[in-house]
Amino acid sequence: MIGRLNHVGIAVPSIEDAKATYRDLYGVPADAITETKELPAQGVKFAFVNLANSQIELIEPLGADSPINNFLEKNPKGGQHHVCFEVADIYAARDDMVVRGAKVLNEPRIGAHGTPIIFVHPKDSNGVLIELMEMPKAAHG
Ligand SMILES: CC[C@@H](C(=O)O)C(=O)SCCNC(=O)CCNC(=O)[C@H](O)C(C)(C)COP(=O)(O)OP(=O)(O)OC[C@H]1O[C@@H](n2cnc3c(N)ncnc32)[C@H](O)[C@@H]1OP(=O)(O)O
Ligand SMILES: [Co+2]
Repeated sequence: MIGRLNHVGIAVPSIEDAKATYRDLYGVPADAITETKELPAQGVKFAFVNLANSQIELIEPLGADSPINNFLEKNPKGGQHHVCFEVADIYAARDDMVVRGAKVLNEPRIGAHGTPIIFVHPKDSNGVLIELMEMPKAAHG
């Protein structure tokens, strides 16, 4: 079973502009917004807006093969891109998804939190792209 909501991914044409929205429109303190980093293996730049109970993950394309290029072509001002749930074991979660007939889009690979992630196709989840993220073992006690 999936665990806690970890983050909501928002694809944007400019992370720096999106940071300003959360800071200036929604009053998020500047020190709750992380610096922007690049993750070439995932084809994105990212930054987090840290909230009391979760995170907003801002993602911007990095490179011509970015998996979010098509999404931004269809949604040029940006939009809600994915929802990420925590799991205890990414390989067990991947196998569960396959057994249950879902389309897993990638082999586990390291994501922005430094732990392995997979994505499940939106057609299997009511039109929502789902990210599953393994939590560090210590987080489970
Ligand atoms: C920061 C790193 C990391 C983390 O640690 O958190 C990340 O979050 S990285 C986030 C970006 N990475 C990914 O999204 C990887 C997985 N995604 C994919 O493999 C592809 O994006 C995709 C989901 C397979 C879509 O591929 P694409 O080439 O864009 O295909 P189409 O444009 O043809 O779309 C097919 C179909 O799916 C619908 N779609 C596409 N993206 C989404 C979405 N984000 N949410 C909901 N639906 C989506 C699209 O509209 C098409 O629908 P139909 O037209 O009805 O066929
Ligand atoms: Co994500």
